[in-house]
Amino acid sequence: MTTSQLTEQIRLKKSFLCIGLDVDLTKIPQHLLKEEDPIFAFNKAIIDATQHLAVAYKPNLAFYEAHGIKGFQALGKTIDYLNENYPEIFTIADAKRGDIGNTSGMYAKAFFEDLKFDSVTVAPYMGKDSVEPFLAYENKHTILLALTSNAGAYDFQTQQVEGEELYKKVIKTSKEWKNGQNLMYVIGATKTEFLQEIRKIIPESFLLVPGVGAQGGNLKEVCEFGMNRNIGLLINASRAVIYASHGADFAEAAANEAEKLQQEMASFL
Ligand SMILES: O=c1ccn([C@@H]2O[C@H](COP(=O)(O)O)[C@@H](O)[C@H]2O)c(=O)[nH]1
Repeated sequence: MTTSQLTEQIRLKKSFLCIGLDVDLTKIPQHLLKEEDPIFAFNKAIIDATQHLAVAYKPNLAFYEAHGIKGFQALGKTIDYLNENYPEIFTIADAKRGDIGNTSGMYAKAFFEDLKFDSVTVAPYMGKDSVEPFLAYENKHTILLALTSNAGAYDFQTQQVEGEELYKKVIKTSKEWKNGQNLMYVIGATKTEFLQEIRKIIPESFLLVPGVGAQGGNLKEVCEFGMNRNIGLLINASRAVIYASHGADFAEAAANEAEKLQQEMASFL
């Protein structure tokens, strides 16, 4: 999917909501545990109930890898279900990968060719040759961790390196890499005070902004300081949406939470 197709969807749905599919078997309604594939059954119900309110879904790989082969099968079924039934929806593999070039090439092949995700999150720490294999894919997007939502972001990302914060160096350096137009950046919703500075460096790039809901990030401030002329934002909420209810009404409750976020987003468009 191209970024202009993504912006088109955002304008159509009046939403830049990304729903995180972080499935925890201890939190899903207990009746689903009787299903042959409880993770996929949960995801399918959440997707069907919320697809008109969201433009993206983001399964975090940890929640699937934790279940070995069964988890990986559930992930495969989830991405196939999205691609077959809702091809207009942008998909993000939140995998935070990155390794020496030939290994990154295999990660890129796995997420873009085999699983057919539109994008994957990648850590910048190993530098240019670890990221370029992802960037080589046309109309696929590499979402680089820049300034993350967690408290540990201050341990390294905001530290000064040669006169500027490390996260700024990551953004400035990476945008010059070959196929840098395929980059998006992760900026935590808990770090809105940095957004104006970030927009000066990358006015046009899409930002994936996790941290709204359970982590207390501020949606209004993200919109005020992070939005650009093409919207340029995907705001993620995982637990706040998918675990709105632990009962039989879980999908309906998720849709209600998603609608609240969508309505707030619509007010900024
Ligand atoms: O900086 C980051 C990068 C990734 N995440 C991931 O996003 C979701 C957030 O889940 P919530 O339940 O909405 O808090 C989760 O998959 C994280 O691993 C992040 O939170 N911050």
